[in-house]
Amino acid sequence: MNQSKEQRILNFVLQNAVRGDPCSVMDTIDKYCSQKEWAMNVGNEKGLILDKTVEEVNPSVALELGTYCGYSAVRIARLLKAGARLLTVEFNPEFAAIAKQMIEFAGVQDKVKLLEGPSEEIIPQLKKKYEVDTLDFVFLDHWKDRYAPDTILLQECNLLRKGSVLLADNIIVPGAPEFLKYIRNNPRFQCTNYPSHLEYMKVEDAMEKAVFLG
Ligand SMILES: Cc1ncnc2c1ncn2[C@@H]1O[C@H](/C=C/CNC(=O)c2cc(-c3ccc(F)cc3)cc(O)c2O)[C@@H](O)[C@H]1O
Ligand SMILES: [Mg+2]
Repeated sequence: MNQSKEQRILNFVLQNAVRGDPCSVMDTIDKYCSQKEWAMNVGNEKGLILDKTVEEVNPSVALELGTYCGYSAVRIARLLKAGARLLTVEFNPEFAAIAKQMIEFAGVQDKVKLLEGPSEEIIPQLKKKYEVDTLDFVFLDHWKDRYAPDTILLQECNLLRKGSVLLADNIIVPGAPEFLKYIRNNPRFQCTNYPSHLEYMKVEDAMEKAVFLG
């Protein structure tokens, strides 16, 4: 059975990146996906916006929706202070298995907990099963039509506090129109748009930051 693209990305990292070095893992994935096979990692340009937001928030508890191969999980986890943790949600078992290996190879496994399952099932379990009080930072990068319902679900589950920061990828392409409409018209969120480009392409894209006002 021939390999998946995601398996080829992981193999390229295992053979070319430096074990225990998150930046080397990120650079190696970016190299493969810009030169050999495009893949939907947030990439280095939007990745820098993600970095700046994570550094600004300096979260103790962060949530990522849509792990995929683990690129942004490694990217976020490398910036977390001692004792801080990233919970990342992925419902495709093949991607979850690849991401787990990616995270371990990068050496950030002690900061990352990969939760396998659909976000709509995992989010309501965060408080009791995963001992979360509130979330300091949420990175949305899963199916685009899930951004709005999951943002509502996070509020219903009392997981946001005054100052919690959401950062959403792909505001232009593939786009998340329902989310944008919801979040920009909601007085409980302060929104900021960050124009950028689609990973590995000259196509315009953007990220949206939304601060929960409580
Ligand atoms: C409810 C639920 N629960 C748990 N895991 C969930 C979940 N919904 C999805 N997932 C998981 O998350 C990832 C999915 C990411 C979706 N991302 C994109 O579709 C995406 C697409 C592009 C793109 C741009 C231009 C093109 F021409 C083609 C594609 C760029 C991107 O950056 C994207 O993020 C994937 O690993 C999926 O299994
Ligand atoms: Mg994306």
